[in-house]
Amino acid sequence: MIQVSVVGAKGRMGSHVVDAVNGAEDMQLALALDAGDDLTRIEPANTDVVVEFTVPSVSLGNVLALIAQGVDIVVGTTGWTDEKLAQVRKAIADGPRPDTQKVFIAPNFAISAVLADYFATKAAKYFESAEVIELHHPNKVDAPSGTAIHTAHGIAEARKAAGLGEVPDNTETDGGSRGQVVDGIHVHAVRLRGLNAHEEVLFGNAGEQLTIRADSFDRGSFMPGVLLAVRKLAADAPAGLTIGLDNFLDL
Ligand SMILES: NC(=O)c1ccc[n+]([C@@H]2O[C@H](COP(=O)([O-])OP(=O)(O)OC[C@H]3O[C@@H](n4cnc5c(N)ncnc54)[C@H](O)[C@@H]3O)[C@@H](O)[C@H]2O)c1
Ligand SMILES: O=C(O)C1=N[C@H](C(=O)O)CCC1
Repeated sequence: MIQVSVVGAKGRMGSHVVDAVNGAEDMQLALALDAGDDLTRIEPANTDVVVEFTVPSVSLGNVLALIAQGVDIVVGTTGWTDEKLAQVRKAIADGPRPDTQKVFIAPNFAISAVLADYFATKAAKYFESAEVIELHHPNKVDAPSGTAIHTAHGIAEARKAAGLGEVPDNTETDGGSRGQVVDGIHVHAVRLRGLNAHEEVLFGNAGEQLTIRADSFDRGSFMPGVLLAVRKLAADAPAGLTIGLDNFLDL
């Protein structure tokens, strides 16, 4: 049995993770903690893998505290920058299990979103123009979504590797309508009651367009990916920091 603790257990995602762990035959829920709870209660004696879904402003602190506790960690919270990721790598190196501890961070656990992201990186070098539109429920605290930032970075990397220049854009007046520019890619965020989590990647050439779209209609769509990550960490995932569920799929 894999002993799993959940941090952010009362949240929209955390409560789904608690239910998913309780429904998994090979897992047992150890601790379900939320804001104000003492994370040092989580330790290797009671927990193999912790799942962390909180808010971007606290997630780094939680992850550093959990690394110090010596447990393996699956993180779904967004808001990760290169600087924050460097702090995680350093904490693992300086922590209690530098050669064996595993930390896994994924901006999106839905298979549709992971594949959309992957297909976008494959398509990127063939198109002159690329833009990302993400659409989410209005309770989301961050914009643009972690997934859209990840997608934009992937497109930008693929464009650079193929020797493509900047996307064409002759805009002279912009009050913000052109979105946030992430690595040279314009990213637009829609917040609308009724939505859950959605992303469209638009690619354009003269006379043609490719649209790649992923829709998560329900938070249950993230759970197979979360459970896959827990199982991989409890088994053969590499030590250190791994980013993205694509690492655990046969792509
Ligand atoms: N990776 C994915 O597939 C995926 C999917 C959906 C959402 N998310 C991300 O997950 C995060 C959580 O989303 P949500 O909709 O569940 O948010 P939410 O606001 O519903 O839940 C956050 C929970 O964290 C708790 N919390 C706050 N501070 C805490 C602390 N210091 N210690 C422990 N718990 C604390 C809150 O009390 C709350 O219960 C967001 O960053 C969101 O973007 C990721
Ligand atoms: O509902 C959210 O919040 C989501 N956050 C992630 C993101 O920012 O990419 C994944 C999709 C849902």
